[in-house]
Amino acid sequence: MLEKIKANFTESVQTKLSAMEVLPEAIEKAAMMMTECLINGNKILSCGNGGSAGDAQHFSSELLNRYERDRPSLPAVALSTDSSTLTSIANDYSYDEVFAKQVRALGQPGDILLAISTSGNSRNVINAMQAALSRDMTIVALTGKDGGEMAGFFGPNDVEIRVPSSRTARIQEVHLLIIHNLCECIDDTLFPVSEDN
Ligand SMILES: O=C(CO)[C@@H](O)[C@H](O)[C@H](O)[C@H](O)COP(=O)(O)O
Ligand SMILES: [Zn+2]
Repeated sequence: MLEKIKANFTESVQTKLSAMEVLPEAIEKAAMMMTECLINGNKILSCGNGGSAGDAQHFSSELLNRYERDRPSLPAVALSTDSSTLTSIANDYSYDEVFAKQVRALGQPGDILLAISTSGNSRNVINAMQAALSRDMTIVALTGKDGGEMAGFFGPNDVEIRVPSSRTARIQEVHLLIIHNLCECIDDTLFPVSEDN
């Protein structure tokens, strides 16, 4: 068991090092998009399933409350949190619609959808992306593996950040690092620390 645990640490570190080679430009572009969205008075919706639902909520809480330093609240909504809405949409329509219906209700032109799926194949996330496009929103997607069905979906204004790994757990570990990078870049641009501090 100890060997397995150590191998998982090694694999996680190596996945992060591989990601560092290929992802910084896409992360920077996504951070700039998000910063501009927030400056314009727009908001960021986020969604995903399982661990990625947790990541969507992790991101929105760091915008709504704080990341590392005190600053004004920023507008973000995780679409995986309202159990009454989620269960009623799944019950009355389909689980595939749980995020898309919320995007159609809440999304405004200029808003961003943060779509998170390690496989790129979650139907409800893909449907949320379609709904976002119908609302003139842009998309930042965190994916992995071969990008799945989501890979064929992006327009020139969207950003896919695809982690170079085929293991869901390792991909999720890098997704969290990406989310923290996005938060830090947004904060540094919107609320730069004065040199006097
Ligand atoms: O957290 C994990 C595995 O680490 C699982 O809960 C995982 O998120 C779920 O199986 C998801 O349904 C996978 O969805 P996706 O990443 O392929 O979109
Ligand atoms: Zn965090």
